[in-house]
Amino acid sequence: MSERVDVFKNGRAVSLEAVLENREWRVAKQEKLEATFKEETVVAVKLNMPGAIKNSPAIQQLFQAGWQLFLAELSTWEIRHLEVFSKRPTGPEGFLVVTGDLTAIKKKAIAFEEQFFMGRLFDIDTMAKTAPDYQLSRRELGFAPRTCLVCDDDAKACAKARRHDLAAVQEAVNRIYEEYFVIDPVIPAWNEEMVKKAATFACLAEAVTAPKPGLVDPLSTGAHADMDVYDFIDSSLALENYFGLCLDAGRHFRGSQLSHLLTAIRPSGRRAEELMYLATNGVNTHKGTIFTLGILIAAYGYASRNQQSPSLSFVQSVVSQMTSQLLDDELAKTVAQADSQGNRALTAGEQQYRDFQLTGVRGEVVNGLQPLATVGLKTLRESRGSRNERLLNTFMALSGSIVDSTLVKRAGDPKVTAELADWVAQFNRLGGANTEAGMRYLKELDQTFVARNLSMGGAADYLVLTAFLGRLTGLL
Ligand SMILES: CC(C)(COP(=O)(O)OP(=O)(O)OC[C@H]1O[C@@H](n2cnc3c(N)ncnc32)[C@H](O[C@H]2O[C@H](COP(=O)(O)OP(=O)(O)OP(=O)(O)O)[C@@H](O)[C@H]2O)[C@@H]1O)[C@@H](O)C(=O)NCCC(=O)NCCS
Ligand SMILES: Nc1ncnc2[nH]cnc12
Repeated sequence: MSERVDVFKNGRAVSLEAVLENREWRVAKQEKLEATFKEETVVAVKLNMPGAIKNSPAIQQLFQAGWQLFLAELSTWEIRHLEVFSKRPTGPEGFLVVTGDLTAIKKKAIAFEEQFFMGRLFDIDTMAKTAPDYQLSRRELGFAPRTCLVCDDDAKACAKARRHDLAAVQEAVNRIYEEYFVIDPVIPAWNEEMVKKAATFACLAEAVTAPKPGLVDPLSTGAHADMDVYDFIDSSLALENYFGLCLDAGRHFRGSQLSHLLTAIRPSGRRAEELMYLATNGVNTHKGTIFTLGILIAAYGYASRNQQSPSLSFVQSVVSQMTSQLLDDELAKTVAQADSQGNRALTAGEQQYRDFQLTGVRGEVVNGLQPLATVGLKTLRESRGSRNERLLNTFMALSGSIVDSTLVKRAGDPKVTAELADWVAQFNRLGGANTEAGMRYLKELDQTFVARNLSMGGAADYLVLTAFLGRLTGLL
């Protein structure tokens, strides 16, 4: 049984005076915004956190997840002004000024509080000095009163009667966090624009994360003489449209056999490979990414059709069903045919299947990209520090949990995977990317990788997939 999450861990208790002073600060801020933007709607977003601890790394994560989603919900309106204070001891807060009708925005805010998985922890106030319906209540807008986190009765009644002790209410918060981020992450149903942006962000975030041993980043081109970080920028931008096509294929798929969804996206995948080569002047930057991220996006599209927010395990099962025929029906047959007819050179993945029974990237998708949940998102969520440090820790954890066909190809021997496990263990012993020693070690490893012409293209791709889901769930 894994360790229970305590959202309040590493948080600092604040006094009642501090909370009251913060309320005055908030009111002053709101009034100033209302006075500056007289014709607009001011929106104030904060969390309902029971007890004296109002902020912590986990509380910031859950605020960020909701804040991003709420911003996307408002995308039909013009946002004139935005301020976020995620580190206030009294809890993260954000303010927006939106050009739009107060009632419509208020309804959107209430719908968000009702529908977003962690929406019950959010408290969104909307105000517009000049609007006639300034004081409209939830009930007048057709919504039920807010419910208690513990028993689902009217929250105000429970609070007034002090029906539950603090430990029970904090436990309810922990449970909501765990259900959203930990047990089986929930992925909101984002629109196409956001998904495309998240995918492109993920490709770029992987490319700029540094130092990654053997790989291309802004500090080094690693063991890749034929490309640099700008090729990755060009390549990432060239793929944006493809990501949208994969999502669309998933969202509109009506067949009963999910392997047909893979068939449906394959022509777009081949075209995306061509576009990648055009963008990079013939260099393979993202062939693996095109394959795995394309499949993941199509599976997510399918799982989130009808505006449902799927769990990660459901998306993974779709990935697995889409690709179930790739090993026995495709890889085994292709290798056997190529061997008997000798009419084409085998790819690295095919050779490794023939010589070492390694299933490479195909095996990863057939198994539903398992390390995403067990290693990628887990490490990203648990890691602290800058985004670069968190992504480096995630990258190293991922590299130690897969058999990377690029690494095996470059080493010419699958035993390199055991060597890599030792390097990852040493990195962890040094405290990972959050310590100077850990960062120094990554640079030393880069030199070893360059000297031996090693590269971890598969782990880089897993980092892209993790960053993509991290973006969709609010971890990045
Ligand atoms: C099914 C295909 C992926 C074809 O694959 P292939 O038989 O070549 O399969 P693999 O070798 O198994 O893997 C291909 C790429 O997948 C990445 N990868 C490797 N291991 C894993 C893993 N365990 N988990 C996830 N991903 C993995 C890796 O891609 C990255 O590395 C590439 C850079 O490598 P590098 O050595 O620098 O470059 P090369 O050009 O190969 O060699 P050099 O000249 O430099 O030495 C880069 O692509 C990264 O993304 C593996 O390389 C698939 O391509 C396919 O079927 N394509 C046909 C069209 C299609 O259907 N497209 C997809 C539709 S959805
Ligand atoms: N940063 C990177 N360097 C080299 N190969 C990669 N494949 C995916 N990302 C990569």
